[in-house]
Amino acid sequence: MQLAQCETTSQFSAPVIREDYRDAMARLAAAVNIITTDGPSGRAGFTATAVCSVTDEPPTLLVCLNRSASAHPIVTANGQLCVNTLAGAQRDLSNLFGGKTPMAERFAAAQWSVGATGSPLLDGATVSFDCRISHSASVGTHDILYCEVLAVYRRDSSDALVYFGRNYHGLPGAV
Ligand SMILES: NC(=O)C1=CN([C@@H]2O[C@H](COP(=O)(O)OP(=O)(O)OC[C@H]3O[C@@H](n4cnc5c(N)ncnc54)[C@H](O)[C@@H]3O)[C@@H](O)[C@H]2O)C=CC1
Ligand SMILES: Cc1cc2nc3c(=O)[nH]c(=O)nc-3n(C[C@H](O)[C@H](O)[C@H](O)COP(=O)(O)O)c2cc1C
Repeated sequence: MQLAQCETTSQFSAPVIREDYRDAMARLAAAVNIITTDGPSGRAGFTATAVCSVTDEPPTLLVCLNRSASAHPIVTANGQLCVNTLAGAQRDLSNLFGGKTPMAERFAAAQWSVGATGSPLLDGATVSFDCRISHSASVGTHDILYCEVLAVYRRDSSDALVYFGRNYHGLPGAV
């Protein structure tokens, strides 16, 4: 029973194994983002749901990036990135940037412009946050990248893409 598992977990009588943690995390609805970078170390991009607002003064968000991802050395060496939040019609891009596809093929599938930092801005994203990485911390397999937001680009009329229960869902309507 799922309820019984919850009670056991709350009593700390058994460690939470990776599979149970992932199953639980799959119950959190999340925005889907394509994180891009460009600079002296090259261009790269990957899909991320682990993105969160930290503070509005200075405007700062965080991105959790697996150190084994091919984008990791490029993002961290460039020291800048853009968080492009996907619209409902962009779910194919999420799979492309979340798989093992070569970088050139990922970027060829969409239209881009250039943001303040030089990072690629995704055409049609609901919002793009152009950032410089102010500092980072390592936890387990991931680096937490704290990113100061230098510029924002909003498209208020677009709908949203939500990842929930290991599936994509469209969230309609302008805000
Ligand atoms: N934070 C991350 O690094 C995330 C990585 N992914 C990657 O995409 C694949 C497909 O994901 P799902 O279809 O959601 O199935 P899944 O069962 O592998 O993951 C379920 C949930 O667990 C969390 N998660 C998965 N892998 C994680 C990781 N290495 N570190 C921290 N949290 C993690 C995420 O919230 C994810 O939505 C995953 O296996 C993983 O490789 C997906 C979501 C978040
Ligand atoms: C829906 C979804 C969400 C993801 N979220 C994250 C994330 O928040 N952080 C992360 O490091 N990887 C995340 N990933 C996995 C990366 O996108 C993936 O590791 C990367 O694109 C693969 O990189 P590589 O094949 O170039 O090494 C996610 C994948 C998907 C499909």
